[in-house]
Amino acid sequence: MKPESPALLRHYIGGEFVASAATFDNIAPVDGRLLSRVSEADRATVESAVAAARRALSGPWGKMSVQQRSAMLHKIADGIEARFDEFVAAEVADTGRPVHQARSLDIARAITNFRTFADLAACANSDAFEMPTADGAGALNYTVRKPLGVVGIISPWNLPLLLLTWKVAPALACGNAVIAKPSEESPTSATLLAEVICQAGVPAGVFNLVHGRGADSAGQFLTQSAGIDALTFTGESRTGSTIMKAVADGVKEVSFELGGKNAAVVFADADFDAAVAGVMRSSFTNSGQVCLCSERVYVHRSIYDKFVTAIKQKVQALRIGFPEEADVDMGPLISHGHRDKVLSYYRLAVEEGATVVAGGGVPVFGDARDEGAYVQPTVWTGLPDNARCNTEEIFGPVCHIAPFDDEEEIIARVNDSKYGLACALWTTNLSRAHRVARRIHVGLVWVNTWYLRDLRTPFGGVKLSGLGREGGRYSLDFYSDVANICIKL
Ligand SMILES: NC(=O)C1=CN([C@@H]2O[C@H](COP(=O)(O)OP(=O)(O)OC[C@H]3O[C@@H](n4cnc5c(N)ncnc54)[C@H](O)[C@@H]3O)[C@@H](O)[C@H]2O)C=CC1
Ligand SMILES: O=C(O)/C=C/C=C(\O)C(=O)O
Repeated sequence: MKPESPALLRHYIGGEFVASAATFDNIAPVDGRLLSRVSEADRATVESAVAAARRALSGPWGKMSVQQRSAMLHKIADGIEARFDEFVAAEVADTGRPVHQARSLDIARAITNFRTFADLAACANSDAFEMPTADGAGALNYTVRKPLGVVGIISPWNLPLLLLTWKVAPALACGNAVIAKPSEESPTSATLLAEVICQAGVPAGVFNLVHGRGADSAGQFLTQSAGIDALTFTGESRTGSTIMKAVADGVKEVSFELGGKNAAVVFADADFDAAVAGVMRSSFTNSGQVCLCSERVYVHRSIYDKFVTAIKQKVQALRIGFPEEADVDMGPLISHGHRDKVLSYYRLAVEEGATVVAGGGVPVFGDARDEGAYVQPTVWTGLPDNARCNTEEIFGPVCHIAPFDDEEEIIARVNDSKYGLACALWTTNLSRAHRVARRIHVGLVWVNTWYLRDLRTPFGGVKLSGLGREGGRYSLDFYSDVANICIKL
């Protein structure tokens, strides 16, 4: 029997699905099979999307009230809900993650992103400032929010729909028109989103989707377009720096969520079992492919040996498998290319003198998964803090565990990083939690938990981990131009 041709994923521009002559392959990380061919946008295609977005701003979209836009965002959320299983299947096929994770985290959060920003935008207030004047009559200042205009959105593959909608939802809520460029590694859920947005009745050109790679492809063309007003990006720090240079001449607004080399710190007074469970989550969730994951774990010397033993046992018990297995803990990495990078660190760690406590290689299954991009979850000890494996973002299921002796020492060691995204502290001492949390130089500190998200809170990093904050009103601020109106009374 002739095999069915793989699907062709198309761009969505000006309300139409359009294909390009050039395509690239979308490969399943579970077993290396071809999932689809994906249209690759050239510069002209990207410019046509930018032009469609510009036109949309002066069409019906530009005249809608925030309440009408908010209702439209809820319709998009309804549309994702109605096709929930298709979205789950798309995310699972592109990334190989466990189905239970795609259901409870990725797709559920995409829906929440739309509903949250629909409600926040509809309830947003403006500021007013009364001021005295020499004549005694005074003046009144008040602020108004306007859309930024045309916003370029470039998103990564690690939480594809979650991170794309984290930007699309507030951008639309604030009245902008967008061009979204999802990662070439995970194009499918974004294409489904375009279908849902089309069916929800969002006017043509308000949401545009272009597929392609980064350098010398759709990503770079989007950043170089004179027609965009702002660019928001999640991905690697080096890419953020390249994008910043690309938009510098036009002095475009940017918002960057970049990499991390995050620490987890377990104090002697921590609830031991909760800390072990928490570090297992923070180091191995999504095969370590979350910018918030802890790759550096510091444990107080008095409980260090016991902690390493407990983590070793838990890591060796992790179930690596097919996404559909109900009890699977970990899927593959996103691609063979990314696996090569992670495995290069597995080798480097040994060269740098690490003790491999668990993992360190590639699992052998004896089935189709051997063609996939799996690695073993891995734990190291014995490296100095300045080893490359302790300073560079690996983005895999791996952590290094080191002992520490006192509070001042550990604050200094955690802060000694070119990154500054997130940190998890494990302690039952409330004073210590407050004292240490505010001295860690990162954008996000969790105490006795990890990756607990309230979407109203500011999200982002310092140093190489990013620029600006998104979340709640911080997103509304980024995706709006705030103008002040001063009236002399
Ligand atoms: N959230 C995070 O912190 C993430 C970090 N990474 C890290 O980055 C490494 C490389 O993974 P990639 O997928 O290549 O990340 P990346 O940062 O290069 O890609 C993310 C997005 O940026 C686009 N892009 C890449 N180069 C571009 C350019 N010059 N101009 C405009 N857009 C561009 C890509 O097409 C993709 O949509 C990973 O090994 C991982 O360590 C990857 C994904 C997310
Ligand atoms: O917003 C979230 O819940 C998750 C954010 C994760 C990233 O930004 C990342 O992994 O890049």
